[in-house]
Amino acid sequence: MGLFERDTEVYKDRDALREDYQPEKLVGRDEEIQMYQAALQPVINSEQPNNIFLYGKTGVGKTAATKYLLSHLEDDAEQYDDIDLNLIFLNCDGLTSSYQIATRLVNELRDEANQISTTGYPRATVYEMLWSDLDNLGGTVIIVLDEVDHVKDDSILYQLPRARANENLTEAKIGIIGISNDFSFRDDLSPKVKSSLCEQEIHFPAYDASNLKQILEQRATVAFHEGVLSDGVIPLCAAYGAKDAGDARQSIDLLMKAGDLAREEDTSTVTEDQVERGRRALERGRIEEGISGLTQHGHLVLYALLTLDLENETPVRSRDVRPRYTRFTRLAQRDPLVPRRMRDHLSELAMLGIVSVTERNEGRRGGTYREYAIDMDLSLIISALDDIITEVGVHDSLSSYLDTANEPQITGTLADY
Ligand SMILES: Nc1ncnc2c1ncn2[C@@H]1O[C@H](COP(=O)(O)OP(=O)(O)OP(=O)(O)O)[C@@H](O)[C@H]1O
Repeated sequence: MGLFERDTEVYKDRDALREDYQPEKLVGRDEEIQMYQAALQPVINSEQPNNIFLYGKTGVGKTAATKYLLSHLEDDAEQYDDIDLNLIFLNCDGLTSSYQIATRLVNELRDEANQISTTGYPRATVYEMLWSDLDNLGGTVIIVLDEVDHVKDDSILYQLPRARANENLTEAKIGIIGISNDFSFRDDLSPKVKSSLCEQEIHFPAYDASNLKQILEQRATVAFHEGVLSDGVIPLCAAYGAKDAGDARQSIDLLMKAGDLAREEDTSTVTEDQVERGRRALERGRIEEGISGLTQHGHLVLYALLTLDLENETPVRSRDVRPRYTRFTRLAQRDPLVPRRMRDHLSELAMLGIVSVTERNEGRRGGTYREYAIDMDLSLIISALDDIITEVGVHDSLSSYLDTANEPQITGTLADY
């Protein structure tokens, strides 16, 4: 027998749980899809398309709805001889300037032999190339700018939607679809950009548990063999998804993790216990990723707060974290940051969901202050801080915690993950 043997006990089609899978229908998004479809209707009428702006938190179906509707639009447009529809899909992650967006668009519109360099041209020249390439293509051009909030200067976001009004384009009719999960981006747009880019705004709200349940049921039918999922599995994945952020991606990932555990453990059904353990494993991955992305001072601040937490000193003010942070910094042979910068690290940890923040009032004389506490499984944080703990040394509070954690019932938990 070979080392690998095909196993199809649990999954019928595991790929249906992957990020790149495009579901045939989107469930629980009727209202948004209806608005979105109406906003795209001018394309089929061979009119100038609307500029559309979609916003909502991560994993709420903005990209999936866009791909779904544009693929229908493309198919349906084929029936009409007077529509020549071209779609350009650009993810702006990694493209931070208007210049980069413009050169990328020019290259999307050109064949291999005529690509331009991504540096070295004056911006106006690249815009000229863009207008002329768009006009050469002609017809209706829909440009999707996904994660548009990565673009830090708004020149292109003003120029593109207004290109025809400004007489830069005479042939092509273009429509921009901007997609963002950053609410402040939309609020911070200058009024002139907002009025052209956000002609039609569509908000995608977070999913609730019943939406997520529908989404997971639809996906599970494609991905798993019938009867493999225990009754509580989908409701549990949906409940966790709704509690976390109403994010469909997270719920689908959790269902896949539970399925993978069933496969690894060679069980014929996926159980709620596998969902629970899968959740911990995913959370661990997220925390490790979050912590490993921090600077060394971020690690030192977290280590200081962790030890205060182990001594039951939390919630604690930043000025009371400082002495320990300073000591740890010296032990790591660094200079401590000024108090404000140290506080910025605490805020960053709060943004990552590792630390909780409580605003407090100073009493009658006014003034508010913040208190911080660890808001995560300690064993996960300890393992993610491994390097800095080795460098600074094991604090007393941590060594007693580790001793206690070695008791059988906790060892079991640690060993599982
Ligand atoms: N209504 C839905 N029905 C079926 N699947 C959905 C639905 N909404 C989202 N999904 C699935 O959830 C995952 C995340 O959705 P999507 O990528 O569209 O989110 P998004 O809002 O664009 O998030 P981000 O802002 O992070 O890009 C995808 O796998 C998508 O297929």
